[in-house]
Amino acid sequence: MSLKLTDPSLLKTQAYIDGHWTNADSGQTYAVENPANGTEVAVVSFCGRDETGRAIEAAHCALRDWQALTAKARSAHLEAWHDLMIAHQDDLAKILTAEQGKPLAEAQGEILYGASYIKWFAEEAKRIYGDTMPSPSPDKRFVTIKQGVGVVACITPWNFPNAMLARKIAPALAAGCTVVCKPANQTPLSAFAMVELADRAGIPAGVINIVSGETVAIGAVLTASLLVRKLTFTGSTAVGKRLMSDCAATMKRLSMELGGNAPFIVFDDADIDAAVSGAMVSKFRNAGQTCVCANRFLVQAGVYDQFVAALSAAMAQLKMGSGDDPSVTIGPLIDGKAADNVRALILDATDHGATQVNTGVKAEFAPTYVAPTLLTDVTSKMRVFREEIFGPVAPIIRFDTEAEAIAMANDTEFGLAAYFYSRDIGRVWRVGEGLEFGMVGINTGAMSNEMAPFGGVKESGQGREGSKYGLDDYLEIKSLCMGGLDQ
Ligand SMILES: NC(=O)C1=CN([C@@H]2O[C@H](COP(=O)(O)OP(=O)(O)OC[C@H]3O[C@@H](n4cnc5c(N)ncnc54)[C@H](O)[C@@H]3O)[C@@H](O)[C@H]2O)C=CC1
Ligand SMILES: O=C(O)[C@H](O)CS(=O)(=O)O
Repeated sequence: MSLKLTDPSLLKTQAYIDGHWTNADSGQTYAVENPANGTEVAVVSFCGRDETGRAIEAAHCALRDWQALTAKARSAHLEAWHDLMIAHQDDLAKILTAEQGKPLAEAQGEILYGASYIKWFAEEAKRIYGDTMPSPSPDKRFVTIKQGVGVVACITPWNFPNAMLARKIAPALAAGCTVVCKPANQTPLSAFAMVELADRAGIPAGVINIVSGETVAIGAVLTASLLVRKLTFTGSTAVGKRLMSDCAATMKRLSMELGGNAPFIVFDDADIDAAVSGAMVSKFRNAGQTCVCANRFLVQAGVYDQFVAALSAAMAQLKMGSGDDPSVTIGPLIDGKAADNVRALILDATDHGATQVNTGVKAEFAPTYVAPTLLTDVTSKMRVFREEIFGPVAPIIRFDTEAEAIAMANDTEFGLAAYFYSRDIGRVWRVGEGLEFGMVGINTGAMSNEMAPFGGVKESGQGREGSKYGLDDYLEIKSLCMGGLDQ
């Protein structure tokens, strides 16, 4: 089934290097499939080392002129790009759902979320301030200026192919950097469409470049290049560690948004209805394929049965199916391998004593679908307690005391997002300060937005995206010392 777009020219399938859409040197291509039904959405150029090298050269050549623009001029380019993203949001959402699978309403939300980062950094571009400072010697004066780090490599995942790329390109360009992007091979079309709109917004050739195809080879060229001064990566912790290691030889600046294992704690004093609503948003957004999804539900004994019953009833309302059906609220996982991984996690839990309370709807479009599943009697010995599920599975663990809940929540190498529900102000502060995570949702299951810093601690990564801190990762502070004032 071909995509019905208002503007079919947004469906780009090639690399974009130095302002030109181009096939792979080898002529090789690969197919992008719709995870809802396995049909082919498009055939895309399969690029490798040589194309990546040219993209880096193009970004390097474009850097001086882009840096020389005033902040106001760079801001205007980002504003124009934002406006085109908004004008074409329906087509962008259709492309996203076709290649990633999420329900259309979620895809539309992602397009607006991605555009909000472009808008935010169009504004922040004009607020990159330096300092003047008291001089320790009468013949000298000191000031600082901030300048873009240079050419930035941006590698993004398949689960939010629009928003994750916008969250990297926007601050990079605002800071005066140029970029070479590599989207996930499962979802390149959303990225290509965004870059087409950037081209239409008048962002000069070479400022944004994008290649997809031979993943490891492309990564190797990006990490080894001396011209690439920074790598920003969103994806799994395993790949993040490898990229971090590969970047060490050229001492690159790094931003890492990696995996998570979010606890969702429900205390006896919680508003249970609110907790269930928050649980549904946090757990089942994108069919559970987000790095900030609730991964472990820790429920205090006094409300355990009430919460399980209410969550089970809410899950039964989910309608599973193809994302382009407006009545559908939960779509497929990205591919059959991902679905098999989730099914294996469920089996491990039940093999070790967990009870599968809610088998959800029987999906008729196997192999990429996993029915929303509730597991009770879960313990820390099971894989679902320790591993990022990345699917619509809600493991419930009972606890007795606040101290036990905090200890269990922190018992993970990850530290991205955490959530808890309580109406006791003293507990809110104790638990908020005691959780070892970069972001904590209190009485809410949704906290991601462009104005708050997004990022993790421990093995969930380093750096922050969005917010007033989001530009820091793309800037170098230069100290200027003016001497000879006594002559
Ligand atoms: N912290 C955050 O904001 C986010 C974290 N994630 C994490 O990402 C994972 C799921 O996304 P995936 O795309 O499957 O992750 P992944 O780590 O397999 O892939 C992410 C990106 O890295 C690329 N990649 C993989 N190996 C590479 C290599 N050797 N060199 C260069 N590029 C390479 C992939 O092609 C893709 O573009 C989950 O663990 C999830 O938690 C995903 C989204 C957001
Ligand atoms: O890729 C992800 O999982 C996103 O970072 C989650 S969010 O920013 O959409 O909350």
